[in-house]
Amino acid sequence: MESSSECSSISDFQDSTEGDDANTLPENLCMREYVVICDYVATDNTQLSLCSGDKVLLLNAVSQDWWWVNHNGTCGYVPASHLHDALNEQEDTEVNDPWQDEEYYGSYKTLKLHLEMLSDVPRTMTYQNVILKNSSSLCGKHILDLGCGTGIISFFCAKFAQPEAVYAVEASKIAEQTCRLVEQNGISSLVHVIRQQAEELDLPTKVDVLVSEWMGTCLLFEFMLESVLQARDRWLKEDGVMWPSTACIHLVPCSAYKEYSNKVLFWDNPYQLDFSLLKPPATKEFFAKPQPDYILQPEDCLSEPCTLFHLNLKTLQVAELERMNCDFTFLVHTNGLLHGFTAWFSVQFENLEEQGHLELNTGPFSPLTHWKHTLFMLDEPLQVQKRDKISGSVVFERNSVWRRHMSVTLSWVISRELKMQKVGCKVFPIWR
Ligand SMILES: N=C(N)NCC[C@H]1O[C@@H](n2cnc3c(N)ncnc32)[C@H](O)[C@@H]1O
Repeated sequence: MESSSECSSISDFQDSTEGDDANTLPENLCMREYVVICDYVATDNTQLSLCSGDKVLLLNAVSQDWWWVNHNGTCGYVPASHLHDALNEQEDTEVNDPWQDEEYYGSYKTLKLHLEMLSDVPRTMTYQNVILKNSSSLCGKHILDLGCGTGIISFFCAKFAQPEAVYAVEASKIAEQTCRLVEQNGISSLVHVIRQQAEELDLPTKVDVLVSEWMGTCLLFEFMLESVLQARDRWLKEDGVMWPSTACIHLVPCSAYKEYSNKVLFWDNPYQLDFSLLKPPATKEFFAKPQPDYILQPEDCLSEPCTLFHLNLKTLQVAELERMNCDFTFLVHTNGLLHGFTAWFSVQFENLEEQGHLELNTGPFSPLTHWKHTLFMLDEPLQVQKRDKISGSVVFERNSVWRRHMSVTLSWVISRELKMQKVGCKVFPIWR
């Protein structure tokens, strides 16, 4: 059985460094201490397995993503995304907030991201429909709109329902504009804009409904969900409603020939010249991290998608977000090239007035949203054929230092007629 353990082209650098296995020390190296910020399990004999908190000496930053380090006398490669500069550790954690709040809220103080979100019709109309279809249930109720941005959901509540009060909470400077909008539209007796981080919120009463649009790349990036769950525990009545009520992450194996051709095959003969030695670094540069704005065409799916995680937002605990893992099995339904896997999310809103629920699905079979799709590219495409099985697992691991970031580890086995063909594994930081 041929097996190659793929770990984002580390083997591409094996022959380009003096270290030909995990114990040879290359020459002329500058020593600098780093802290391991999340566990790493080696996937081949050139790498080191390390635990969060281990200290290593950086010997050679062979690439942007893989570093050659010494840990207690043993050398090997580790992903740079798992290391943090220990020398500035004290300063960094003092100066750079692990939540990067200044940068994060700074990105929401201008209209750019709010225009993108408001221009997303499937997203915004789903929230409008939720308010519309539940308008009588909202009569006389207290509503918390967490991370309200320009206040669009609060406006829907005021326009289509008669709640007792809407608390529109927004931490970024955009809240100043939201206040003006509420004043100008004559709803300031109903909608109370509070410029505050939800974590420091003080409301006059608990609320009946907690509505929020908190979803990021791969659902979880930004981890605003932690703020939503904390606000739920502090401010939502026991029998209160969470909107969204549930959230799912979906995955499908796919072809992405155009992407692979444009980013890697391109180097075979640009202007009839052989630049093919640039294919390995191109693979590393373009595919070490996922593409968050990919648009997957339905015909590029190699099997039916699967639902990896189904989160109940009334009961989910913050601690569960640290590490989520799931096994998967796909039955390939067409011959083709497996270039990677694509992920997307869906959220469901319980309907208070009739059976069923409303759903916002950001996948390739639904109207396109501003989240688009997230493509995890393998380093090498793999030939698959109808009835092959692609089984494996995915691990979503939250970054233990940079709290808005995470990594996605995909492991796969391709089998044909019960015989294993290809095995692989790749870690994708989002984004640290
Ligand atoms: N991925 C998303 N939907 N991001 C929308 C985030 C919106 O919520 C705001 N926001 C995020 N976290 C918080 C928080 N803990 N408290 C208040 N506002 C927040 C943020 O400023 C932006 O306007």
